[in-house]
Amino acid sequence: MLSETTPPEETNQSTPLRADELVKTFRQGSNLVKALNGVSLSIQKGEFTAIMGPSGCGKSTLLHVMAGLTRPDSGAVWVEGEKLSSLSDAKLTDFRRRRIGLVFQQFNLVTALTALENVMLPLMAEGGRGSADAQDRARHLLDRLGLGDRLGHRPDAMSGGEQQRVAIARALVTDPAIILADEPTGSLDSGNGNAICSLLRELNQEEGRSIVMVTHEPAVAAWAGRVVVMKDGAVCSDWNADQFPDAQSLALRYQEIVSGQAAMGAV
Ligand SMILES: Nc1ncnc2c1ncn2[C@@H]1O[C@H](COP(=O)(O)OP(=O)(O)OP(=O)(O)O)[C@@H](O)[C@H]1O
Repeated sequence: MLSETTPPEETNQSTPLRADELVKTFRQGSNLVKALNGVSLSIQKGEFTAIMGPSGCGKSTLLHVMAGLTRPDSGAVWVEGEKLSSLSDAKLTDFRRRRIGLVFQQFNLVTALTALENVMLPLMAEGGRGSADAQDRARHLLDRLGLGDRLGHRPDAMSGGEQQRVAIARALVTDPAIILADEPTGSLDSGNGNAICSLLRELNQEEGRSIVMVTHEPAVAAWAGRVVVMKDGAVCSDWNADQFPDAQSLALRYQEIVSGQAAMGAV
């Protein structure tokens, strides 16, 4: 049993994220649905992790709890050694804005703002940074992600793939401890989806970004270095992606696990 105040031994500022024994139950009419049933997960610095599992297994709930968007019934999340449940709502919002980069399936850009303004947003809430500084940083990131010629475009004048790249730039602009992405390719065709996966892998391999990505597609998960499989609100497998020669073998193994044809936890 963990102490209320002391983080687990290996949870410190160099561990981007650690989740311990998360439980989350939702009420649906007269039924209680246990979306998370004791999930523990430790993300090391520079890891690109995919969380995979069938619809309703709790992937999004886990990502939202790890991001501090949803409070768990019990268990705890530490980001860089900071225990999210110890923070007030206001402090948690500020901490999330600075230290956690969020990417969503629907991009969640502000439609009235340009690409540049969307990326600058998280910095504008920060008293210490002048807007010229924020603009330089946002411009540099958009350039880096191949959108140097889209700075003044509003979201509705960009393709889905471009909008997701703007959302990734916005997630990176505060130089967060970790990027949490919920089905980042879910609204894209396969070409744009592959381009986003390739970009995430590049950010991981070239800049050492720590990334957790939820997906229900084995072909998307195969871009990550580590693949965690969930079933019925629990982690049932945790794989190093290198053990699979290709995405098809990963997909096959995944099907065996979720259809119950393999022993739980087996690799
Ligand atoms: N706000 C909510 N209120 C009630 N039930 C919820 C809520 N959010 C999630 N659930 C339930 O919790 C379970 C886990 O949902 P969750 O969205 O985390 O699964 P998922 O694996 O991300 O599914 P999908 O791949 O379909 O998005 C499901 O049974 C879902 O219906």
